[in-house]
Amino acid sequence: MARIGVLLLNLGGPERIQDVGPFLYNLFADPEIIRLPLPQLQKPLAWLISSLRTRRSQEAYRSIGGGSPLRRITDQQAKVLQSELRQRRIDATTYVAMRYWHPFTESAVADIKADEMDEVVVLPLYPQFSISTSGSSFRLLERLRQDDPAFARLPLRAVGSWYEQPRYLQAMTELISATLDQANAPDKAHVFFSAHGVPKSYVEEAGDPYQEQIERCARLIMDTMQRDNAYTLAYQSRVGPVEWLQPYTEDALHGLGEAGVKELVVVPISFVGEHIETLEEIDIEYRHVAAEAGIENFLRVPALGTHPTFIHALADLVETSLAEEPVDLATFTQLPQKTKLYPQEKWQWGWNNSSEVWNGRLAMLGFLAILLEVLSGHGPLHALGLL
Ligand SMILES: C=CC1=C(C)c2cc3[nH]c(cc4nc(cc5[nH]c(cc1n2)c(C)c5CCC(=O)O)C(CCC(=O)O)=C4C)c(C)c3C=C
Ligand SMILES: [Fe+2]
Ligand SMILES: [Fe+2]
Repeated sequence: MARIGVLLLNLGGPERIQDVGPFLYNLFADPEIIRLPLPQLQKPLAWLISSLRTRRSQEAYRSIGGGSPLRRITDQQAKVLQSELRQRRIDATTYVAMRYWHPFTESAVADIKADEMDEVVVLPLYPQFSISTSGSSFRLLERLRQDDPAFARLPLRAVGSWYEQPRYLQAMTELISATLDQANAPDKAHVFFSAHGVPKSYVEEAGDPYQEQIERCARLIMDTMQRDNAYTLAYQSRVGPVEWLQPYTEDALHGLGEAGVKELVVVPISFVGEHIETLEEIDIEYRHVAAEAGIENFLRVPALGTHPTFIHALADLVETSLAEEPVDLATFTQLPQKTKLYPQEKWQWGWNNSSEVWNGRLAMLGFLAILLEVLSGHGPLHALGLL
């Protein structure tokens, strides 16, 4: 019987307060998270943004006990999934591969090789595909296969997205229904899907299917649940000054408050485990916003964790994948034709993509020059007495 390594992809989270800075640096150094015109600027900018954000992020992690529970929860999911697969007579071993913190993807791949697995099934723990989540991990795996012939030789199967999987939808409806039943008026409570946001340009310029998948996912869950409650979908966790997918969660909460909604059942829809964005952002920040908006009862649906129906869904996904042919990871990471590539290859005269990119590059260089001058205390602006 073939020995199957099931590689579970997730984002990772800082386990201790002192991990927050290096974790944020790893995240912002990823070009799938911050898409820059000049790749050389990625690391300096990652350093700058992570340094500026660390204190604020640390406060948020302190408020949930000093670190992210994501590793512990993902390890539990891996363990329970492994025993479910073995009960189904599949000789599977599960491995956790985090993108920005321990256990890193590189070390999970090293373990798969050391354990002499015959085949690999890659299963992202994100139901919907985004270039910033599953896409980033697939790209990393693609690079690791390019650099390592032994890993490249292993037949590999991968699940791109699985938000339509019937048992996943069933698990979501079980949890939502149980929470709705705790409401004072279960038939009238408003179901509020809060999805993790991404910058709008990911969808409109880079062709990220994420928004479409999230919208379909929310609709499918409501259809599966067969209850008549009204629902809203909004996007949380915006970072930085650019426009992200709308409506923003805080605006939608205010809108519902104004419309007279009194009971809300909040559903985290992009995550399958509790983490900072459920425990801090939804449970603390958005609960407060909702109260200000006049919403009297704010109930939150727990993340799936090791819910048995959900673990069955994951096992079904592995089984279905094993029945298919091995894949080339590039199938998942190729971006559509309309993608604006960064950096643009060819210079064209006039006001066009190319000039936009060069304007961006020059602005970025100017910004870095000023930053260096502020930090060092020397430079042309000081000489002119302007700084
Ligand atoms: C700046 C851009 C970011 C994009 C784009 C983004 C997309 C995205 N993220 C998740 C899931 C998670 N994000 C987590 C942490 C996290 N994400 C960002 C930024 C972006 N995410 C930051 C700065 C952080 C750190 C926390 C903070 O400072 O706010 C995590 C880990 C949470 C934990 O418990 O540690 C997850 C999981 C999804 C699903 C997604 C796009 C679809
Ligand atoms: Fe995130
Ligand atoms: Fe966040």
